Amino acid sequence: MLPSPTRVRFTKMQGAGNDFVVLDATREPLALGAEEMRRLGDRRFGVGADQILIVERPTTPGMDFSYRIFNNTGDEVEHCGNGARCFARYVRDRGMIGRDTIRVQTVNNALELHIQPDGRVRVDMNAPRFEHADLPFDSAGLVPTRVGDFETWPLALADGGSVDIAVLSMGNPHAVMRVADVEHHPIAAIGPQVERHARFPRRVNAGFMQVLSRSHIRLRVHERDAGETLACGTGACAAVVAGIRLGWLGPKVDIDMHGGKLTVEWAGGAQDSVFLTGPAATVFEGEIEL
Ligand SMILES: N[C@@H](CCC[C@H](N)C(=O)O)C(=O)O
Repeated sequence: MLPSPTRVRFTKMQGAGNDFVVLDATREPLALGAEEMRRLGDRRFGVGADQILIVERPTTPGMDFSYRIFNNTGDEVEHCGNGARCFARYVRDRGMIGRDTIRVQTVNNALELHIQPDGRVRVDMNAPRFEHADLPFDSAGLVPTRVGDFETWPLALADGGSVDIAVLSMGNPHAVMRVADVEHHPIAAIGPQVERHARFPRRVNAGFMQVLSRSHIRLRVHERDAGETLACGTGACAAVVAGIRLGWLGPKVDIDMHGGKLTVEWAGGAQDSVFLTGPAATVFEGEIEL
């Protein structure tokens, strides 16, 4: 006998065009495998999303919820800034919590999210991490260039080219590059080479930033697994943190991405949290047989 298909209720959401399938596992557990995640994320055979978010009951005291994040390949990941904002709107708009400030645990973080009167969500993304082991990034034998109070690393690419990257973790790994004109930069060619570079054994999200002023950048991100997305929240945080440490940016920066605008604030200390503010909205709801 064939196993009976699983029917799953879902909500499709987006934050600055980075899109998500959100599933509620607070009432009963959801045991979905990687194949089912891929199906949900598939834009032709499923719902279509960059990431799948599963909302669960918390397991840590003081937390309101727990949530897990999967790329549309089915791989579980550590952090998702746009997803965190959608998560906040999801639980608040459904009356799953009666407050505008929400605490949620992820696989390696505890986040505080605040729904503002204008509907946007401000997320305390925690402090960035700079230890190469946190990404991980293997810099053995590379000679860094000191810029500001940070450094960039020369990364030789498979196609014979090379890029200068700043590396940091926002809970998930990021490599950030400064480019002169982000619209015309060959991101489809360079992004995958950086993502899959042997020096990043768990791969990396590759951000391409054009600095317009000390408080304004344009950013495109080739995300690990998902490819280039319309916006990446952790990528926006990583670009601003790198830009501040490299001396190019001030403490509050507006970020233009293809799917919308985000704002990132960071006071610059090693223990200081990064704050991400931006939109989050429901697109539609439905049920799918997996
Ligand atoms: N879109 C996200 C990041 C999702 C995870 C990323 N692709 C990874 O693999 O680390 C965001 O808004 O931060």
